[in-house]
Amino acid sequence: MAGLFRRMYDWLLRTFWATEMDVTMIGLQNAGKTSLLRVLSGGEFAIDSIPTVGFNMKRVQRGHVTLKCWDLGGQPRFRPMWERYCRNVNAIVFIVDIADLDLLPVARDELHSLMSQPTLAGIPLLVLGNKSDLPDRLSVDELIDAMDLKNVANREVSCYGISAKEETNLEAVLQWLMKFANR
Ligand SMILES: Nc1nc2c(ncn2[C@@H]2O[C@H](COP(=O)(O)OP(=O)(O)OP(=O)(O)O)[C@@H](O)[C@H]2O)c(=O)[nH]1
Ligand SMILES: [Mg+2]
Repeated sequence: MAGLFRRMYDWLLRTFWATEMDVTMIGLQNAGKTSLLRVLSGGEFAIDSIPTVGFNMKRVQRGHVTLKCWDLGGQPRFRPMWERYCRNVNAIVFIVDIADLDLLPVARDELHSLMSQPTLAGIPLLVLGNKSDLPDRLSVDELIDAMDLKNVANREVSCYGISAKEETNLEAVLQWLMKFANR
């Protein structure tokens, strides 16, 4: 009976209080953006994920909120288009491979260069350290230092460790994003 009321309540929310929000997912190639979006939208994790050419968009439905997620290619040739896809979104998600220590300085510089764009001032930023299932990866505190997040100004910033592969901490990601649905 409780389940039936829950479904009716969700249906009423979706019908009369539907909210759509835009989220852009960026980060260097191989960080796991497409893998994360695939599992968030109910798909299976794939070990042989193909690099994204340009962008990919998927909707993730949570109760009355639809998250319209833009997943951008992370190879150098696609990075110049990140700024355009981040304008006017509700939140930016920057994904980092926390087991690839060599690429961290590049990820940090790309993030800071993007965050200094006047067009993106004030947009909330969620930095995700992905691949927490792998050995020899950074902790969240080490990632905050490596990405110099204390120097990202004028916006709300959070940082979580996740694993798209093991679906670790994904609920916290959605809860954080949904706080910005109506802003
Ligand atoms: N171990 C592990 N591997 C992961 C995880 N997430 C993604 N991968 C692997 O990392 C590789 C790259 O994943 P993608 O999702 O294609 O990366 P991407 O950030 O979309 O890459 P681009 O589209 O080129 O920017 C694939 O081989 C994935 O299987 C994870 O949480 N753990
Ligand atoms: Mg991709």
